[in-house]
Amino acid sequence: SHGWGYGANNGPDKWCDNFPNANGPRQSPIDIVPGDASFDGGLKPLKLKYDPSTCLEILNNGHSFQVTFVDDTNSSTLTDGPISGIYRLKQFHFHWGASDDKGSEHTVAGKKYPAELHLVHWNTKYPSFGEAASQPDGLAVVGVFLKIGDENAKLQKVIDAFDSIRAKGKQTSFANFDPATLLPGCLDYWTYDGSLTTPPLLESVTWIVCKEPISVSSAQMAKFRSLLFSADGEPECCMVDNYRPPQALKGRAVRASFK
Ligand SMILES: CN[C@@H]1CN(c2cccc(OC)c2)S(=O)(=O)c2sc(S(N)(=O)=O)cc21
Ligand SMILES: [Zn+2]
Repeated sequence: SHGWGYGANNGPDKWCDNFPNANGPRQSPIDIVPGDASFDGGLKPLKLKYDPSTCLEILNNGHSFQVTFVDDTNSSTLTDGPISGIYRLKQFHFHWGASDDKGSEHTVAGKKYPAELHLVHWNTKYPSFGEAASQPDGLAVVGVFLKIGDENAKLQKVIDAFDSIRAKGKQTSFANFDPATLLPGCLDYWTYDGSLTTPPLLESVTWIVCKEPISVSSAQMAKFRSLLFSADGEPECCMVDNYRPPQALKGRAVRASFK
């Protein structure tokens, strides 16, 4: 089937054929220009409370790999920051490149990072994730850049599961992982109104992009690139360059939580 992907025939430039949101007024990602962001003293510090026992499984969905969480209680939540109310953690996943010079979705004054982590949360004022995903204030995604440096021991726990989820559709149990261990020390952030960066490109995301990156070694990035877009029995296609390029700002304001 000719599902969406990141190839020449089904990639970001073709998504508008089946997903009209692609040309909408609040699409993500964007290029963040620090000089154009306005400091907002009213923005609160991010409050992330994660319970490792809500960690459920890790799976290859054919677009990325994601670690999913039990989200039937307020055990793992995002509050404060630019949002109001309580948002529950649903999953985290990454986007990365075929080489260390690209891979992030958001860019900073044109700078691409080798990868970007997304922690996806949904607004509990709605009855479910699916309901929330179709509302303008339904989702909040925390983005964290990865930069090449020392090996990241916390990330290694996730990488060690890759052999079990190499192909599309593979999943395995993944317990007691604390996603807070993947956050940078400083939680200064930029925030703007945006969308899912993958189809269905729903314009329901409050984006919260951390200024400080976390480290990943080049060897660890190579392990990301050993995952496959393809399922067992299909010609092997390495999972790389699973990022959407920056989209037009269309007059949106980007606010900074820091001076
Ligand atoms: C494949 N898309 C990911 C999985 N999801 C998904 C799957 C099905 C339907 C749907 O919308 C109703 C969303 S998701 O909402 O968890 C997200 S968030 C997100 S990102 N890069 O913007 O942070 C990518 C995906
Ligand atoms: Zn993402």
